[in-house]
Amino acid sequence: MHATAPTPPQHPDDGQADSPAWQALLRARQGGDPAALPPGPLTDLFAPILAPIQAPDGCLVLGRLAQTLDGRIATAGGSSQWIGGPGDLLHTHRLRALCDAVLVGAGTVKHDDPRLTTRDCPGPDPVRIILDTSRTLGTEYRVFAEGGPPTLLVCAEDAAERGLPRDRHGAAEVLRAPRAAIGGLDIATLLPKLAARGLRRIFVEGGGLTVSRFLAAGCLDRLHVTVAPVLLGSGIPAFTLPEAARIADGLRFAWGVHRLGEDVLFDIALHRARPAVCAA
Ligand SMILES: Nc1c(N[C@@H]2O[C@H](COP(=O)(O)O)[C@@H](O)[C@H]2O)[nH]c(=O)[nH]c1=O
Repeated sequence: MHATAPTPPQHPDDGQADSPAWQALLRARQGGDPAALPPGPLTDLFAPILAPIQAPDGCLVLGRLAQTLDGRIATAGGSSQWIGGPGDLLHTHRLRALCDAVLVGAGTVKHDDPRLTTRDCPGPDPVRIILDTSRTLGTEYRVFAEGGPPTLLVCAEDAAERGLPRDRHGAAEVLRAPRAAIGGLDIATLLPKLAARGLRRIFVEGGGLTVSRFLAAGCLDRLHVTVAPVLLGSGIPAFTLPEAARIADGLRFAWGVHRLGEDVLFDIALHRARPAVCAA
């Protein structure tokens, strides 16, 4: 007789959108003591996001991507729904519920016209932040419509107004930040502005360029990368950084591994590390 190997858990919360462990996390988010969370896989995964904020800019920033086994987040044409399975989507909605703000780049709005609200689990909607350096987006996207959660469009100080009001973009408020030398906005300058508005836990949901810019700026505390059992062979890459000459130039880190149904989630403690190839 062979001893039966224990089955690895398929999901930190059995794929249930609601549970006592999830409710305890929501209470901790509302000001409860994160140290009093019940022990368990859901707490292991999410408690670090609710931990006291260490960075002097006042923010805790979590980057996130769902990618194929070959590191693609979308087809070349931008189709990305869905790379991950239902457990991965539930995870995204949980991160929205636990963070003060969800942040995406203009490319994600153009390709997906997302809502960025919390719908797959109980919990509040985050404030939505759209980074659109040159203010190229029109106001027709769903995030800029009346009636949704508060939304900020962040653009460069010198971005042209193109006939729109200087401080409103549809229903969104316009916030301005300096440009970064490497392209995009100066994220290190933006974060204290967000903290000053009470937006301290920032969920950078995508896309690849936006998450990469936060990484290059040394502005990510954690990174959640879902890898789905899919090969695309081409398409939009997850991460884009300056070229590394040697393996030793890559960024190494500690990670925890969680199953999300068929997908695997890597929970990476980056602690604001900056890849050597991005050294200032
Ligand atoms: N492709 C992909 C995700 N993509 C994210 O989901 C957004 C759509 O949000 P909404 O319109 O609010 O449902 C999209 O713009 C992008 O930020 N999320 C995931 O959990 N898994 C996935 O495979």
